[in-house]
Amino acid sequence: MESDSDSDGSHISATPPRNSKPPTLPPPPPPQPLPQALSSSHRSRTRAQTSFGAENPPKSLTKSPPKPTQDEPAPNFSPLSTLPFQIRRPFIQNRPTVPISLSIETLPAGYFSKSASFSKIHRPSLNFESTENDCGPPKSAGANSTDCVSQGNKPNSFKKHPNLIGTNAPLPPAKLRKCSASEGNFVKLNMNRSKRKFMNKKATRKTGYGSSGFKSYRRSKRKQKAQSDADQEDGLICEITEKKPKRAKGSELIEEAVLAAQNNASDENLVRLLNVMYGFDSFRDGQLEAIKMVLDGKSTMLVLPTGAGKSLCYQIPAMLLQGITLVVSPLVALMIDQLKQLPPELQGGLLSSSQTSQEAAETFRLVKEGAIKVLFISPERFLNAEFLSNFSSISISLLVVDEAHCISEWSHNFRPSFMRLRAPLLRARLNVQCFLAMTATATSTTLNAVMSALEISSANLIQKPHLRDNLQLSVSLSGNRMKDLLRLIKSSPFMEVQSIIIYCKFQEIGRAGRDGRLSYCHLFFDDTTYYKLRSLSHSEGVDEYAVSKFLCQVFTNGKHGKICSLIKESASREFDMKEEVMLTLLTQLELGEVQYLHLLPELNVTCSLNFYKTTPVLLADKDIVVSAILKKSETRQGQYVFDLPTVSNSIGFTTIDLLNHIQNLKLKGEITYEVNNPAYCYSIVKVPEDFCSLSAHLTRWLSEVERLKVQKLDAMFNAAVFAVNDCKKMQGCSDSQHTHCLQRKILDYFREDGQCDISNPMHKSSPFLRADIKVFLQSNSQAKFTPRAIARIMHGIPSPAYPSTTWSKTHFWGRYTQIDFQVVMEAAKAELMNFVGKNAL
Ligand SMILES: Nc1ncnc2c1ncn2[C@@H]1O[C@H](COP(=O)(O)OP(=O)(O)OP(=O)(O)O)[C@@H](O)[C@H]1O
Repeated sequence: MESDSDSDGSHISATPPRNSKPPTLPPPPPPQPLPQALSSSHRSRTRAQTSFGAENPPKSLTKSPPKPTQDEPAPNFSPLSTLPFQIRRPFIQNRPTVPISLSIETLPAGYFSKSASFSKIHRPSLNFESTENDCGPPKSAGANSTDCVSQGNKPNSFKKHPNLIGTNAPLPPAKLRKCSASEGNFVKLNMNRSKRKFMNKKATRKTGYGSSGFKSYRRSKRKQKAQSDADQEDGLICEITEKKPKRAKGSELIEEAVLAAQNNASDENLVRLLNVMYGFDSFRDGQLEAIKMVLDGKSTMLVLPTGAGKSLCYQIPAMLLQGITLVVSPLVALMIDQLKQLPPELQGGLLSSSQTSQEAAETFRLVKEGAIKVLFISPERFLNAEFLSNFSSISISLLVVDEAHCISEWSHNFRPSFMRLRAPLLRARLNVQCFLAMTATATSTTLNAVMSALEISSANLIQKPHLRDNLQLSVSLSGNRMKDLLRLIKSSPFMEVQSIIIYCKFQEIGRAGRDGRLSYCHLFFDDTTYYKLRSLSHSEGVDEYAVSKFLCQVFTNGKHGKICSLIKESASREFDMKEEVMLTLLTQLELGEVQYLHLLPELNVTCSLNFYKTTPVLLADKDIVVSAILKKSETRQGQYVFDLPTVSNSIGFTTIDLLNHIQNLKLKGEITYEVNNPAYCYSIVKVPEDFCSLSAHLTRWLSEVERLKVQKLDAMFNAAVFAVNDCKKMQGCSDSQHTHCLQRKILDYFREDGQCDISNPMHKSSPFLRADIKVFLQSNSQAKFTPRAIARIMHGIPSPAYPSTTWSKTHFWGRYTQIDFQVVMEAAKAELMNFVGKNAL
């Protein structure tokens, strides 16, 4: 067996063999849920959502798992592992055919997860032959034609959507536009083409907003017409026709509705605007309240469930307010998704790291011209001094923080760069006066943290129930997930539904039923998956030892004002810390109670340079930068290799100025160069006086974050166990259907903020643990370990310094996933002390 034949001699184990299974477990998958969509063949418009766990059958943590019956028919599918992510059956009922891969562009809006992984999925080109089937059942089956706007449309019947990324993305015909559920599904991730798109958008610009905005719009229309006539004479009619804005039928109505709402943001005027712009008759719960609050200039916290229509709460104010609306989003995929969902009347743009500097400059130009009303940006932008200075002359009416829970370290999805979103900072740097924070899920601690960061008064909290009543929740223990899944999708109600999304790990019933229709969500759970997820919850934890080492490095040779850098990859290995954790620590050092440093944009800091025209020495005589490079670099294979911050510091340049200078030398043909080694850059503001207490403080903080993560998982596991084992099946619960009790448990969790009594099903000890750790240490005496590193190996968690490629070969890899991580750490600590003590003798 592979695990036993490794070279570390660790086959000598105190642990009895684990059943008949090989002892090694594959390393856990990276924490990136891969959405998979199965679309079935029924005419019903309901949706279903399932989640299932690891392939291994559960052990005995939960009571009486259902055993698969012997005579269960073997599934007549080819092995699922060989299937594409999306499997589509035709709409002919009960007649499966060979699965064909489904173009993402044809999926309904609800299919798009806010996961970056979607952006990586290869999207085959639109297959118009099969589009009709993709779009759902014929109208007679109860489907409204607007449910599937692309149905029956030939490619040349599409017009371009002004807010799409890329120029080739089609938009359904205007008369069907109001069905926004589908119109947002056409995404091109060709960022390089955005320039052309924006140039088109400039030509199609309609709103400067404010009443004068509309006058200038009409003036510009007249100009455009005149220009168009002139160009026609010049024989340019084809090109102009292509770029000419196509005013939607109702645009006059929209203009009137905007003006009316600008003059008086009454309920009636806002509903009218909603109706003419989106085609909806009424606002959903919470929307009108939020819109009015924002229009009133009040910073607002909006908590609405997924799919409840939060986007509209900034889109309508963006239409009505004079200045620009900035929307901060955590993922580029999410920004693109939101950009394409803007109504055509609302001009949008985005700034992302994947754009070239020319593209970003072009976007800024449009922003300055007022041609962009909504700009999507990532939180990392706020590190960029150039970005901030670009906004000095721009009036920002509203700053929206989407997925605002990312601001709080106590949330399920904390992002260090979101910590930068603090009202005082944003007011000082961007003169933002009004904030709208939006999230679907947040415990009260998270909400408090977000509201305090953005200085949102508790009176301005709009919060609607987290759970939607169109989701029917069921849960069952899974013995064999593939078999169980096949059995489930062949049973009622799943066999009748139109589409199924399968999530393999968590975070995802919110994706279902975003259109308000009944959706079924089923959770397959088993203790093996639970153990794996629980182990993974510890993957970002750190010890005080590592934190103090990290702090020493951060402040080594640091002098006030000097630019310093930490190369991400090597530092991550050295301190055995994930890059995100290092960034969290650095951000905390900047934004915590005392400001120790000032973070700068990330940079590739190692520069390798070749001289071409003039000899280096001659050039150095004329050029202070070259002179500094010669002093600070080492030559490797004829190249001058140096650290950018080091050279910057020596001549008092910023790294950006230095890079610009080098780039100019390149343009003159003097040099070629390349940069690598992405690094966190910062300048030191203050060196800490007491490293020990600072590292203890930071470690306590990170440990609490880790503890809450684990607690959340336990709470959800307990809810599932309760439903399966203890639910008295009253108030609507029956068989595996547990909507009522699961909803109650989930709400309890959010209300009580995870402080409710959560039992921990992990084992607290094992008679073999200490002995196994001892053997492991003896057989790996050449390596250095911390208690956490050992516990991670015993839990099968890879880390930067102990990657799975090397350490999963050990016999002990993932062997103790069922024992509480802290217990394993304690045992490791004791054994390490023994080991070190003996070796010291
Ligand atoms: N008042 C309304 N009436 C009918 N449909 C609406 C209304 N407001 C929004 N919608 C529709 O609801 C759907 C979900 O809206 P949206 O994407 O804004 O939800 P969300 O709350 O931002 O969800 P998430 O948290 O997942 O981002 C969209 O198709 C949108 O057009």
